[in-house]
Amino acid sequence: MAAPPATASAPSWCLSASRGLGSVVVPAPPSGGPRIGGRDRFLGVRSKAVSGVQSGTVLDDGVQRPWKLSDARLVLEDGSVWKAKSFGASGTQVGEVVFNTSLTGYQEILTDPSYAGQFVLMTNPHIGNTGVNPDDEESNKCFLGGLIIRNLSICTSNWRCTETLEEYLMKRNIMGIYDVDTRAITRRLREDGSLIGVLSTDQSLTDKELLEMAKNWKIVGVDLISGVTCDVPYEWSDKTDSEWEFKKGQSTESFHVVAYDFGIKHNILRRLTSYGCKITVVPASWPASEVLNLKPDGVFFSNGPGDPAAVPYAVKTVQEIIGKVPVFGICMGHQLIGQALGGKTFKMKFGHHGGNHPVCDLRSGRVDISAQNHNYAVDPESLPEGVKVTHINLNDNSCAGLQYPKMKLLSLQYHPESSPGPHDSDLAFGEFIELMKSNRL
Ligand SMILES: NC(=O)CC[C@H](N)C(=O)O
Repeated sequence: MAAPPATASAPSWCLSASRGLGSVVVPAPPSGGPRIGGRDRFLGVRSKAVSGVQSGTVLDDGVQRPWKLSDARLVLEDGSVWKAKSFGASGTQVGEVVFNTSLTGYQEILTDPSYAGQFVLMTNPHIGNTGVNPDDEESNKCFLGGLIIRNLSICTSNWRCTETLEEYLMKRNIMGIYDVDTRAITRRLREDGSLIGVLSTDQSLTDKELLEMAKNWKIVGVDLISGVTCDVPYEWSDKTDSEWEFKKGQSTESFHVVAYDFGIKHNILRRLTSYGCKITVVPASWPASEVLNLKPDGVFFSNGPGDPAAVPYAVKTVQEIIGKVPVFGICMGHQLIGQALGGKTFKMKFGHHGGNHPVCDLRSGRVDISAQNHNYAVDPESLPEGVKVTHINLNDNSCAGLQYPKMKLLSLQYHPESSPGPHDSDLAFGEFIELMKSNRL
């Protein structure tokens, strides 16, 4: 990552001026459902800020309005219809709506493959103000279904910014909606549990048709890992850039780790490398026997999207590996380890998504603020004797980490690599290193 230029070249200030408010004829907005979000006094401010850049909306009656009218709908499976404005791609897309409480880090969230099949609703109302840049990608693609936000920033101001959020989503064919009451939707998800929704800019589809699509779509029991994993093995050797490194001291020993890619984030690979690992990343279906033939110091099971009970092949792989070499699992990796040990996973009411989840390490009493993103959890009651619950999420006491010394195994339900999120839990990578070290003795 480059340092900020000494003479600040003009930041990409107001790059987003041309976003989606162009001179298109907008069909009459659909009727029905809660009328949420279209607070024109805010739009007035927006149109003022971009005045002179675009010519506004020409209505059928010939009246020019320099702001955009509702042109998108979010229809939830509970029958509620939310009018919104579109940015990014247009079309119709089905997904599970989850809310994320991170204040920012939207680019890392957009490129976290664990969000495949989901719409991410950001509870922070102001999104897009830092644009996007080439360094903050957590994978090579956006796998999520779409982005739901309250306000799309009218300006983009950051020295690293190369593109606006809207341009970025447009290029990646990802739908976004704004000017929707994200608080009301979040409360609904918290009260009634996670919901399937349909995002659409297609005015020819009725609310009823969209509702049918939402009701007929399933995410539980679906293997989403196979759609996000890499095709062939590859080596990874990039550390966290020295400018951003917060762990002091060089690792003196080197460890060969094979990392299963169930939807791995780049920052996991960077953190492991910073701790002295050389990594071979393998696809989700890579045979355990071939991994063990490489005689790695340790095996890592990554995060990944969807239902951990829908990927028995991955559970079998984990079963064939645990007990033979030290292992570490994160999120989906943790859930697969739980199942491989004979435990059960279950779907939570609305899951944990955000960079502000307190977890307690029950071994030390230490509390970390962690980055989390999961809808499923391991039922600790279902685990065999000897498996220790090391961490709990302090919001609901759910299982957030496991240890099984007999099998040299560690796992966390959350994301110690954060990105985005606080660095409190980075020490977990050090614990994996110690586990591999002790296995060498
Ligand atoms: N981040 C992840 O690995 C997500 C795990 C799993 N897909 C869940 O939603 O629980």
